[in-house]
Amino acid sequence: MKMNGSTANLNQELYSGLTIEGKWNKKTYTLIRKLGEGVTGTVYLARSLDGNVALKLGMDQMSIAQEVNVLKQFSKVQGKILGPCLFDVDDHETRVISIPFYAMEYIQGVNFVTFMKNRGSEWLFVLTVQLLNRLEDFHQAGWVFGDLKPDNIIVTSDEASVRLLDVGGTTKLGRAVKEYTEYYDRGYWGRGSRKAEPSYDLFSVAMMMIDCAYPEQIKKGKGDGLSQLKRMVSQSPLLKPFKDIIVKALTGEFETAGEMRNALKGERISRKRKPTIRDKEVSRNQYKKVRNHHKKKARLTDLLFILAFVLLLFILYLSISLF
Ligand SMILES: Nc1ncnc2c1ncn2[C@@H]1O[C@H](COP(=O)(O)OP(=O)(O)OP(=O)(O)O)[C@@H](O)[C@H]1O
Repeated sequence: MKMNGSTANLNQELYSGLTIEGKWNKKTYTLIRKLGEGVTGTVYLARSLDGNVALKLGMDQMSIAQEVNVLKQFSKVQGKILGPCLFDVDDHETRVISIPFYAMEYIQGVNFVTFMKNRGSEWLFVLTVQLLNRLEDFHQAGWVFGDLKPDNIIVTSDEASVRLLDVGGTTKLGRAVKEYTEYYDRGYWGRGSRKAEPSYDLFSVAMMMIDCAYPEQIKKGKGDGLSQLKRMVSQSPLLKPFKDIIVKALTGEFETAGEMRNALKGERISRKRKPTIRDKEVSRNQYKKVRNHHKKKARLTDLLFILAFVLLLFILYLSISLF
C-alpha cells in the first residue's frame, strides 16, 4: 500500500501507549497496537473506559466524515449487522495538527483466506454461505460492498462468524464503485463494468474462493482472463464441488447473493445424496454380512430337517420291530 504524505505525518503523531482525549466528547483512548493502515487512515486497537475498540484516525476530515456517515446509515438498518458498530466520533488535537477519528467495535479474528488455510471444502461452504448472507443484507439495504477482499472479511475468533470491515468502499446501488482492489475487481479481469450491482460483489466472492485454494494470488496472464480463472478452478480439489457455481459468479450469471447461496446449498444437498465410493463399500460389506447370515441360517434349518427325518425313520423302525 502506498503511504501518502499525510499518512506519514499521522504516523509520526501516533504510537502504542499514547493516550488521546477527544476534543468534544472528552472520551479517552489508550492506543494498544496498530491493526492496519489504509488509504484514508490508520486503525489502532485501543482501550477505552467501556472496553477495547478499534480507533480509526485519519488526516482528511472529508473521508473520515464519509466513513462515519456510512456507519451511521448501517446502524439504521434494524436487526442486521452490516459493518462494525460506531461508538464515538471526535478529534484528537496535538500541538501541531487536529486528527479526526472515530471509535468502532473491535472485531477480533483472522481474515477469510488465512482462516481457510488447511481447511477443506466443508468450511469453504459454511463461510461462503455466511458471507453471502451478509452481502445480501447489504444489497437489500441499497448498498454494494465494493472493495471486497480478504483483509476486509474477518472470521471471528469466538464463534467463527463472518464480519465485514472497512466501509470506505461501500457504494449506493447503481453508482460507480467508489473503491476497489484490482485483483478482486471484475473490470480488471475483463468481466464487466464497475457499476455498483450485486453481481459486482459476487465476482469478488468467487475470486476469494479461488484465493483459498492457492498459496499465492494468481498472476493475470496475457490472454483471456476468464479461461485462466476457469483453469485454476478446475485444477483445485478444494474448489471442485463448487466449480460451476464459481464460474457462474465470475461470468455474472447470479443476479443476487441469495441465488448464489441457494446454488451452493443445492449442490451440497445433491453431494450428500450421491453415494460416495466409501458409502458403496460400506453397503457392499453390509450386503455380504446379511448374505452370510442368511446362508448360516439356511444351513442350520437343513440340518434340523435332516435330524428330524432321521428321528422319524428311527421311531418308525422301532415301532415295526416291536409289533
Ligand atoms: N473494526 C475493526 N476491528 C478490527 N480490525 C479492524 C477494524 N477496522 C479495521 N481493522 C483493521 O485495520 C486494517 C485497516 O483498515 P482500513 O479500513 O483503514 O483500511 P484498508 O481496508 O486496509 O484500506 P483502505 O483504506 O485502502 O480501504 C484492516 O485491514 C483491518 O485489519
